[in-house]
Amino acid sequence: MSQQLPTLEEIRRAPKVLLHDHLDGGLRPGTIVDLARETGYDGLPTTDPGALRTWFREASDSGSLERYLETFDHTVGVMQTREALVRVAAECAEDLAADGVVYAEVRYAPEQHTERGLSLEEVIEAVLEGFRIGSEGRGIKVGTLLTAMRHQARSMEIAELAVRYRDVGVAGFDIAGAEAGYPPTRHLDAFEYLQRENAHFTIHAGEAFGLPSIWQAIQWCGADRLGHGVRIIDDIAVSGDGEPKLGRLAAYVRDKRIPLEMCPTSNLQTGAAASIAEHPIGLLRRLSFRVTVNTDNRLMSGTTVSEEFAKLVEAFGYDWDDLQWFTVNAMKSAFLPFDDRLALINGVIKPGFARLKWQA
Ligand SMILES: O=c1[nH]cnc2c1ncn2[C@@H]1O[C@H](CO)[C@@H](O)[C@H]1O
Ligand SMILES: [Zn+2]
Repeated sequence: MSQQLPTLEEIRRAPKVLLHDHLDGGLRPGTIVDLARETGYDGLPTTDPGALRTWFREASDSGSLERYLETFDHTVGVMQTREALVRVAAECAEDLAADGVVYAEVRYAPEQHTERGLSLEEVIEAVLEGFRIGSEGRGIKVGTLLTAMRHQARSMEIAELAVRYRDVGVAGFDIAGAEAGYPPTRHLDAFEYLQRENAHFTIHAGEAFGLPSIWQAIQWCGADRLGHGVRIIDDIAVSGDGEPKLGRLAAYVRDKRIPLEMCPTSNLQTGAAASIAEHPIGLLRRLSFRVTVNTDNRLMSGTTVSEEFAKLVEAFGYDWDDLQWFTVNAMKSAFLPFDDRLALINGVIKPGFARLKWQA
């Protein structure tokens, strides 16, 4: 086996797992333009798909989560009809499959797609239908996570829907949106309900706000996973001799194997990290936290899972074993029954990486 590091082309062929990807953050620019025309949405900054792609990336590069989130007005704006939701979900599955993703959990907030009269149930069913169409015959399985917006007050309603649809494609629940000022405990009743129902959920925490948010998400709300969680680094002191010392919360997260859904490029745009090389993922991987690698928003961040991996390879010199480790971590952390996770790890992921390692 050669010592060559994995290239982007090779990484694209590896079987990958994606746990943190927003449906309304991954539209094709051409589709946004089509849907705006078809549905009469007239707010787009440009109707040229190439220019629109650039606009999203640049507008998201603000250093602030709040401003990053403003760009979603346009994607959410064109996702207000059943046809639009089916198309966006189908294309999402196609695009992920083309990038070599074999299992994905894609999230979105149903409450944001009812402006033109769709009910929450109609929104959920349209997205499920789109994923069914887009996944068929493409070697990918896509589950959805229903997100509640943390500044709104509909989390209980959305949590109930996540439970109602859990056997037909909804894998779990999440909260997203501006983090500062909207702590996870604001939605405690929804999380307690989900725990009583033996349901799974992740919480965006430790992205634009620090340790108190992570602590609440885990110790008050009972989150199974952390969306981002980068600020857990604030509870790790690296002393003069270079030996990291974990505080109690960081130790708890590592000891309990709580998965971190890390999204490096997104974090650079929102100011949660200064560069890939300085991103906390380097230290957290070294300390064997259960780190996973994700896209967050492929459109706003101009990325794919393969490109996130390639950037990490470049910054940290990761090899095939590292990339397989991230992938197995993600599969272990999926909101999927244990035997299904095991089947994908042993039947798809390990053989896929083994082939690439031998070819390299
Ligand atoms: O990185 C993020 N942090 C917090 N909220 C986010 C992030 N990316 C997207 N959304 C929010 O989640 C909603 C549902 O998908 C999006 O509309 C956006 O407002
Ligand atoms: Zn996110």
